[in-house]
Amino acid sequence: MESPHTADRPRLVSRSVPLADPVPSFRTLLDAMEPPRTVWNAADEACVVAGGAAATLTADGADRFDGIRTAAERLFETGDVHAGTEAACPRLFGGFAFHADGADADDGDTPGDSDDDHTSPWAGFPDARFVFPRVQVTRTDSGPWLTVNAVGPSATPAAVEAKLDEERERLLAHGEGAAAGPRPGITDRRRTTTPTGWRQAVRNAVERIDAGTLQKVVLAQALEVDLGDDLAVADILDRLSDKYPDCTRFLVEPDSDPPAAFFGATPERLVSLRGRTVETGALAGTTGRGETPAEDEWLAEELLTDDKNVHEHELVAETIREQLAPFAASVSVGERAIKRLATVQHLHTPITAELADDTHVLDVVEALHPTPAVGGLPPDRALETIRETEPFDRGWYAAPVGWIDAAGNGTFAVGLRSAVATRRQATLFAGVGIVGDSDPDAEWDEVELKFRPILDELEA
Ligand SMILES: C=C(O[C@@H]1C=C(C(=O)O)C=C[C@H]1O)C(=O)O
Repeated sequence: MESPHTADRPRLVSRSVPLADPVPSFRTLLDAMEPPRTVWNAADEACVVAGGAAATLTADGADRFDGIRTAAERLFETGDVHAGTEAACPRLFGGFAFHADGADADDGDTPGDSDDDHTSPWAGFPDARFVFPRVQVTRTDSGPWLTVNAVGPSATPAAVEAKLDEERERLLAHGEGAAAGPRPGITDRRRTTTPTGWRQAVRNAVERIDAGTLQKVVLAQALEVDLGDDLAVADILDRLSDKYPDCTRFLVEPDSDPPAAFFGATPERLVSLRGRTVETGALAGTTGRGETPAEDEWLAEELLTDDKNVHEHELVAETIREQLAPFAASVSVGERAIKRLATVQHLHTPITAELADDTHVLDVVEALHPTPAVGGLPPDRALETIRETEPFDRGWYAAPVGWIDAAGNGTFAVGLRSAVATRRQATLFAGVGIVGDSDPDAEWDEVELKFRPILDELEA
């Protein structure tokens, strides 16, 4: 039972002030934040760099979406908030495990499974975890804001305002900060899947597709690397932001020992909800980048007209439309086009919807995850194939990561082009959609391309 609260003793206090120049750089801010640190940096949203946890919400299993929604509603119920700007209003940042039975689950006799004493890189990650940051800097178009949050019986406006002054002095004292260091370098690497194992896995999936029990499945690989120097997540995310400006950079740090981080620069948005307006899209179908603009165009044209890729893509677009339909007054599917990134080109179809009723973003997340861009079709058969095939735990890879607010708005990306790391070790993930005419060797090359964004930042 929750103890009752009174109007003069709110459980949640949030205060924000504009931050004057010179504002420290993204890297300097992130380095100055206490753990657990949070980054949310979507191309069309204010960039959030935050530290500490005024509150942490966790949930488990198939009810993890509902569990977080209920806990969030309870947390936000009694807010004493002076935000000054929409972007600085209280938000919870976090994400979910890909599979319903979670990051730490024993997945049984998976062929080629690593030995039992090999600790999972996801050991510190619950099935769902959201943080209400203690200190947050939000860079909006009209300038940066500093927010301090507190929750609990000792959370008073006076204490929060004092902390706000203290944090403003502390952060501004950092100035512009030092330049980024060199990349850590890789001293050893271990692939969870051998080329032979991969060919067999793709062939098995294609057999199921030919037999008619499966339409599409996304199979992934993990790449474990040992680092030559300490991981500097702030440097990595800073460089990713220059190289992948259209992607969403994210950082999640659980309360684990040793400290761990899940981070990436993902091109895929699962959903954004503002009021009743949903923005999402289908992202599936991949080719490389050309050496010249003409070759780039040629590759893009090939992708747009390639039957295999268009089929793989259309399964995703159609499924998202169907999954939104029960909530929506209207759904509108845009034109299929090329989304060009530094290392790959994808097929992308924008999808928008107007919901029929007020709906929490986590209800939409639950309905959409996993889309056939990262799971497959039919969903149950695809998830079973993934479990039987992949010799590692997906953890939070390819799962929803994002934020929610008190009104039930939020944005979630799909945690791709990502890695989970400790100080000297990282595990990278990349997957590909398998359909009837998939060629194992071409799919292997596509996995390699999808490792690049993170691998490039780790190699010396
Ligand atoms: C699964 C990944 O990417 C997904 C799969 C794609 C594909 O199969 O073409 C393209 C984009 C993403 O939806 C990944 O990056 O790991």
